[in-house]
Amino acid sequence: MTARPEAVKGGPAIELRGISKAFGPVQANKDIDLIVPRGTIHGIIGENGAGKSTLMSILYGFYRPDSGEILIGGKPIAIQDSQTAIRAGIGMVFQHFKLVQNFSVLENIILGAEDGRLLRPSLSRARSELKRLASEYELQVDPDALIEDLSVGHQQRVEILKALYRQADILILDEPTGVLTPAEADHLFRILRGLRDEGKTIILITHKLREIMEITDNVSVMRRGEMVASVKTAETSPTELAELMVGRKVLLTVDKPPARAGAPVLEVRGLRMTDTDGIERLRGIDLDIRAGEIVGIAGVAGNGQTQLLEILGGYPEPGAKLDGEIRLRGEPLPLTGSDARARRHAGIGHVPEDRQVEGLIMDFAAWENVAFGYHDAPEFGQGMLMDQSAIRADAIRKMERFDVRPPNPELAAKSFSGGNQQKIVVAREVERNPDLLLIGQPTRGVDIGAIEFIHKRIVELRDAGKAVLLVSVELDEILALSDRIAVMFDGRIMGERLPDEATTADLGCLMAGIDPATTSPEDALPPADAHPGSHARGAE
Ligand SMILES: Nc1ncnc2c1ncn2[C@@H]1O[C@H](COP(=O)(O)OP(=O)(O)OP(=O)(O)O)[C@@H](O)[C@H]1O
Repeated sequence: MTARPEAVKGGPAIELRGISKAFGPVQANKDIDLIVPRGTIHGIIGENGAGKSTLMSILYGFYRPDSGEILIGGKPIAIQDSQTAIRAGIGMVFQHFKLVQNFSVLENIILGAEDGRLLRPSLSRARSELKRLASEYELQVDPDALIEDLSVGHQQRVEILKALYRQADILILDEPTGVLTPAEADHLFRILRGLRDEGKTIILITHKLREIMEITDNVSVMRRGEMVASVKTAETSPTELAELMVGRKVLLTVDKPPARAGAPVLEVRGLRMTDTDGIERLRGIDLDIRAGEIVGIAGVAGNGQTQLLEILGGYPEPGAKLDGEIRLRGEPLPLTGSDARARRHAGIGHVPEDRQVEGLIMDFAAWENVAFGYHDAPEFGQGMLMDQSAIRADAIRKMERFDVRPPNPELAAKSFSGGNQQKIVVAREVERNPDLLLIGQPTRGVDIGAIEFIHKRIVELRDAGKAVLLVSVELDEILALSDRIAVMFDGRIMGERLPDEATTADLGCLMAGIDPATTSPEDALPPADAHPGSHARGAE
């Protein structure tokens, strides 16, 4: 049953009628109806694999629906490809940006815009148009900067500018805040509100119910390929939305007993790292993690957390200069060279921050990815005697436990939705009960039901006496899970706090490189337009 929201402002900008789409046996979208009134922000939520990205990809011309009809501004339209969608005034900002890394901002903006709407513009006209848009929408970015030199937040600005340059009236954003700092997310929301107020229509896919409640006018809920409800945001609540999505009650907080920390599992002393560009990414890290505790590293992305996780996981950037000491259960670990496999066998599990680059081999089957790095574990036999069916059975069990959907171990990793890919990596590392779990952005792109499960498993590991190092840009996640919080800024640990005594403001200051303990209250307050992201050393 689909309740349709009344138009909050104006008639429908988008109307989808009976859209269906299958990928082989998987029915990704089933008979979907959706109305998005003009001049509104419309949230789309649903569990991983519910069909949100597929539906938006149909609207943007990436996929053709098997059946159904699309109306834009009340007129039926056959969206054959993205060029048709762009001509119909639709812009899309993907989770993984579609920018050419070694091109400038300006080149990226005009790339592909030379169709009928905007005849090949002169570079100087394009430059002044870009300047106008950037200042009108508070999306300042250097037109001559190369994309590869921009932080993730600024790359996203370029994507939005690109859509505006192409005169988009409808903007679709797929999990736009997953890679942003809290300040960048606030800025983005200000921009989106501004766009809405001037009559543009925005569709926002997100797993964060806080964002839905804060910024949307209406919200539609998808479950297992179907549209199960569309409601006005003001008339619903996070609890109701969570239930609609998952079909059961979901715990929105983490329930955990006090930690009983034991002997140190990981000891890091004076760890320094200089990358191949000569930039010092880690400037002397001292850190202990004991058995039975979760230490959370808070910080704006790009302040050394990635390098710390990579070094501890055994694959530092090739050619980087390392110095310092790392001990696992009192034994020194070699600093140089890549020995990720040896570390896994020594009891270090590692969920890297970027699942697509470091966590998975996208063309390999799910079961191979679940075994990845552990296929030579003693229980699976050795060499010619390697027991493939045991590896497969083990993978299937882990996929079932983490509710990976669809539960088909033969599918390539790339065929799973983003959140399900993440579940595959987390299942692989957590289910081996490592003595030390290194876990980066564990719930990025993951739905609330799966977040609840992943958080529970992390706490169970801790309660079984394991040590956990959690890196997350989500302060809520750090506060909910950590027994101790260390804040990283510019390659250093700025300070440590216990979660009970930490306030968001206090942590925010440390994340911006200000220590409230040594700064007077006025000095400690970041200026109103402070942008912790600007301290970050770029996209990682
Ligand atoms: N190109 C593809 N080939 C095969 N199956 C696909 C493909 N794209 C999506 N699917 C399947 O379609 C279903 C819906 O996926 P979709 O990416 O739309 O979900 P989603 O709601 O966006 O999930 P998430 O929140 O995890 O991003 C999933 O079961 C997915 O495995």
